[in-house]
Amino acid sequence: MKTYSVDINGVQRDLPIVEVAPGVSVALFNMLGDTDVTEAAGEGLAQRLPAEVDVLVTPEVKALPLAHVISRVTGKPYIVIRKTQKPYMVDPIVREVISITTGKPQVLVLDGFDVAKIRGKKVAIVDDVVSSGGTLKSLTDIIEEVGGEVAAVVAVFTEGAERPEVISLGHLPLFD
Ligand SMILES: O=P(O)(O)OC[C@H]1O[C@H](OP(=O)(O)OP(=O)(O)O)[C@H](O)[C@@H]1O
Ligand SMILES: Nc1ncnc2[nH]cnc12
Repeated sequence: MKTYSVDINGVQRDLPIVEVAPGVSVALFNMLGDTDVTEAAGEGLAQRLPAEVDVLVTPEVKALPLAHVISRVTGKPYIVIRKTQKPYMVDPIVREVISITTGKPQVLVLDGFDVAKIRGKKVAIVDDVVSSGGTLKSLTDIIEEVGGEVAAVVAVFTEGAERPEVISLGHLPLFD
């Protein structure tokens, strides 16, 4: 399998290049279960997080351990936006999302219990990769709908298009 070499805040990995849609392949970055990469990425992004940020918001699932590390290092709380609506949620806010890796509609769900933790707050969106921007757009819509302000977007990698507004540790190309 072809791979693409990356350096994540001093940790090297060879990412497998996998096809996610006809004619579109990505260097797949999956931190789940990779403690060294998660710690290195979280430390690096925590150092770059603007001081004004009150709270972190992250989508499940691959970015979740990253948000945990940034929270531990900075002391700022984090909220997880789920991809399944659960019966135990109260007045959930639901938005459709399509990411490059999934290719079909999913949902992003904010539990109503967490609304008060975002309203009136300066929010940093935490993700592992920002690619098409679909996930970022839906997260931003939810945060703004409940009265939060997106003050920063942090991600380990941007992918495809340049995104100067995203605080990242690196950039991934897309592959034919
Ligand atoms: O900029 P975009 O094109 O929206 O892609 C970025 C999103 O895609 C991935 O999530 P994925 O859909 O693979 O979900 P998962 O983390 O639950 O596996 C990644 O974790 C980002 O959240
Ligand atoms: N290269 C990538 N690896 C993992 N998740 C992604 N989401 C979008 N691009 C991705």
